[in-house]
Amino acid sequence: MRRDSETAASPRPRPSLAWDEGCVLAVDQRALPHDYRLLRLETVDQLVDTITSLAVRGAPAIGLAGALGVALSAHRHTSDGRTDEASVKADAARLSAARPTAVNLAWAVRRAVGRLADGPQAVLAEAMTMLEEDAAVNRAAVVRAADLVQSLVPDRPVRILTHCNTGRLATAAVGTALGAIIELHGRGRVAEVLVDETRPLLQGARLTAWELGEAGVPHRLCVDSAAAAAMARGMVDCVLVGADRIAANGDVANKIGTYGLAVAAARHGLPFVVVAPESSWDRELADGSGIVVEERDPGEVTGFAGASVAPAGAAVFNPAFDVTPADLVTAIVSEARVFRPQGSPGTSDLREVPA
Ligand SMILES: CSC[C@H]1O[C@H](OP(=O)(O)O)[C@H](O)[C@@H]1O
Repeated sequence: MRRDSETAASPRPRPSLAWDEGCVLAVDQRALPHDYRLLRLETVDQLVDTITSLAVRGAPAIGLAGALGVALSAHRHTSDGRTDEASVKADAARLSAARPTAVNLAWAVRRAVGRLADGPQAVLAEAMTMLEEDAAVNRAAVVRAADLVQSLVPDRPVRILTHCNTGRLATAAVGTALGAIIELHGRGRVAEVLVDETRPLLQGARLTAWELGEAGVPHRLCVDSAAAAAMARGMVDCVLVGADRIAANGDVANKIGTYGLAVAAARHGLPFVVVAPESSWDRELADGSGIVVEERDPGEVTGFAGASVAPAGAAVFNPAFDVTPADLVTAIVSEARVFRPQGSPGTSDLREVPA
């Protein structure tokens, strides 16, 4: 695995993932914001590690990485025009199992494997189609979400609170909730973004603050536990977040801490809006009780960047996600629609956004 470094001081907007001469190129999100580093991934093992270590992260991005991983495997297991499909399917199973919560990973891997019979080039073509679709779909969702937020706060620029990272790094190129924030900024409709640092891996502090700085969007970083106080002080007009998996009734799995934001938003009568493509819905799940929540390494909580912050051997509870019940969600916005769960807050005065 080769790393090509650039300084974060001269980052150039680039897709978070690409295929290059039989390898997968990926921005190493662990190195940001201080080092803009491209990983050149040559094996499925490297790709699995990249997903499990969150070098590549974000529900849509890990799905695309999984699909490119299947293409990598199909090329590696093809010789003299014959593909060892059993070996590719074994690799696909490892890619799918790399992280359990985001629906995108298993779905994208399945879709890439579906083209295996037509050979490695067809698998790669399917993965590249998914990359293009992701950009187009999220672009439409971002515009629809910006329209909705503007209809919720029609008279002035909006003060938004967001959690984790849902920008172009987390997708093929456009982002979801953060894409909508950048779209609103382009319309002159953002007063300020409060960015939750998002413990324990600090996707907000490291990635969202970096993306908003690149885009010139006014923002302030806050510790996760300051979010409810900011709402209580009247500093927030709307909460905007992404999703990893959405059950058929609108229950939303997202980064740990999202549920607390929804409770606080409901307490303060603030819109709580989720932005996610239709592919983030899991319609086979009636509600969120069936969503598998990834538990991660205790070391992520007991230390950071090599510095220990807890007593040796301290027991840890480290779920990577939580599930927000639909009745706390004002709206879920995709490329196709604005979904308003039954009984959710603020829906009575939620003006329908033109299709
Ligand atoms: C558009 S990214 C969606 C989602 O994925 C993130 O999780 P992670 O950083 O663990 O991959 C976070 O929950 C985002 O909201």
